[in-house]
Amino acid sequence: MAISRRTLAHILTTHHLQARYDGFTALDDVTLTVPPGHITAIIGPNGAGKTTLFHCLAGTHRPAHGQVLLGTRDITRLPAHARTRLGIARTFQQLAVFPSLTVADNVRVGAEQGRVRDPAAVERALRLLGLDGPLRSMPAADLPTGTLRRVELARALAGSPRVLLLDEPAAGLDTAEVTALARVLKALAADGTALLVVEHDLDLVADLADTVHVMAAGRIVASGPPDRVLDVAGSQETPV
Ligand SMILES: Nc1ncnc2c1ncn2[C@@H]1O[C@H](COP(=O)(O)OP(=O)(O)OP(=O)(O)O)[C@@H](O)[C@H]1O
Repeated sequence: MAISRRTLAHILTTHHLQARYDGFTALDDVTLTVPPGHITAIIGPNGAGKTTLFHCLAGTHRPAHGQVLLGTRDITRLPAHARTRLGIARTFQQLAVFPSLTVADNVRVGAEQGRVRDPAAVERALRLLGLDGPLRSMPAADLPTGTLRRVELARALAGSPRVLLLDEPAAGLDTAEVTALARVLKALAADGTALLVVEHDLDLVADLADTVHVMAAGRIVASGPPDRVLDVAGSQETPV
């Protein structure tokens, strides 16, 4: 398959990343590629370093060693807001919506912080996540978790990101919401977005991911397509 120059410019990679909290090494020698048009999943037990990896990719934790590249550009030392402008958007394990703002205003914040300021992107994101009806005018404070996860995702999408980092997007969702989420994420990948998903729901990972990386104690210990890697993870009884 020929890879276009545009595609190359949007590949997010890490090279030999190491991250520490005081003296403790939370990430060690993590090298990984997040290509456009693919869904890449990270699984692993609590404390494996998944969220720390996200922090290093999003610019909220500075690695002690190694590099983060977007295409050929070294973004290791760029702050989070500058990475957002380059098209790297994230959602959080702990929901981070503004409770007093309406759904639509939360999503508009994402458009203002994002790569391009496209007013149509707000409406597109609201529509894609099923938030364009009466929900759009409701304050976020009163909404259930499943709806708030959609608001967060819509807010990330409103900035037209090239790379989407999703930290446990299915946490707190019911079965129907997980099915709807999977459909949206596959559509985004089909449109060329690069997705990196940390997820504990292994059925969802098996359904979604093109590539799975298993982390343990700060390292990537297995990588490959889900049918191969999830079998290995299961046979080791990895508590994910
Ligand atoms: N701010 C911090 N200060 C000190 N240690 C931290 C800090 N954040 C994380 N750690 C430690 O770093 C290691 C990796 O944590 P991290 O949150 O990245 O793991 P995780 O795989 O995301 O876990 P979980 O699935 O529970 O979210 C853990 O041992 C954790 O205790």
